[in-house]
Amino acid sequence: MSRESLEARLRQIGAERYHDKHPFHHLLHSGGCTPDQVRAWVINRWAYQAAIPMKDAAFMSRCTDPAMRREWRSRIEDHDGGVEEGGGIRRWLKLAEAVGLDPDFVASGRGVLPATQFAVDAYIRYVRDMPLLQAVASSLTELFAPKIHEQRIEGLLQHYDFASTESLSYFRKRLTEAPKDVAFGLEWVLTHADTPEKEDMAAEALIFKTNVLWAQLDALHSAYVEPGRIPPGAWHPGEGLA
Ligand SMILES: O=C(O)c1cc(C(=O)O)c2c(n1)C(=O)C(=O)c1cc(C(=O)O)[nH]c1-2
Repeated sequence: MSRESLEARLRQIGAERYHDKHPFHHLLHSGGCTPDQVRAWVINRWAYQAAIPMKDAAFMSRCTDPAMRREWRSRIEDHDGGVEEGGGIRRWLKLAEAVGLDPDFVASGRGVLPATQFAVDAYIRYVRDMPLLQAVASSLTELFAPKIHEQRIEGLLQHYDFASTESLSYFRKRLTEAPKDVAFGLEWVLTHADTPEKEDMAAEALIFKTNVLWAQLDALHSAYVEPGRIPPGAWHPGEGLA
């Protein structure tokens, strides 16, 4: 398979399986979420945010090539930032505040849905344990993220009072961060997936990752939209407010 056809195969996986197809995504972006459903999303998505730099650190711990580590380390810096200015994690907590949550409550990780925690933990383990090709390929959902971030900025600004340039700064910043990361990751995968078996491995990794994202929105939808069955220990409306 040529590089072009492998890239097309990976993009097709996104077209069919990325979480922009999930009903919760449409509900959120079209203004259909109640304030508590938005809060539930912010609390649960925190678990993903918190896991990303940990999985990138797990990835880097496996890289023997300093050039690869040099490329990868900006991902951790993007999320953790410096002491003064912070990074994506701090910007996420701005969003938490804007929707009326106590940022310390959100940062504590309390109330996260069990399925969400399982999914993000699985992502960290996958990147730590699987062949490097699959660890890199699993990050390629970011090929599809800028589109969803643009839709989110536009949809939230249009429909919700809490949305502002400041509260949505997380997503705006990702519009420039993600393409830089994914350009490197895609090039690396297209170069290193040089046998049919490795092409299949890359595709499987991307499917695994779309499942990590999909499972999180399924859990959210089931707990807070339909049928509204909140698992034991998960966040209940009214908790963790500022
Ligand atoms: O809002 C989203 O839908 C979304 C999706 C993804 C993704 O595709 O995994 C990421 C992000 N956001 C994101 O903000 C982010 O920093 C990020 C890092 C990664 C990764 O796998 O390394 N994915 C994503």
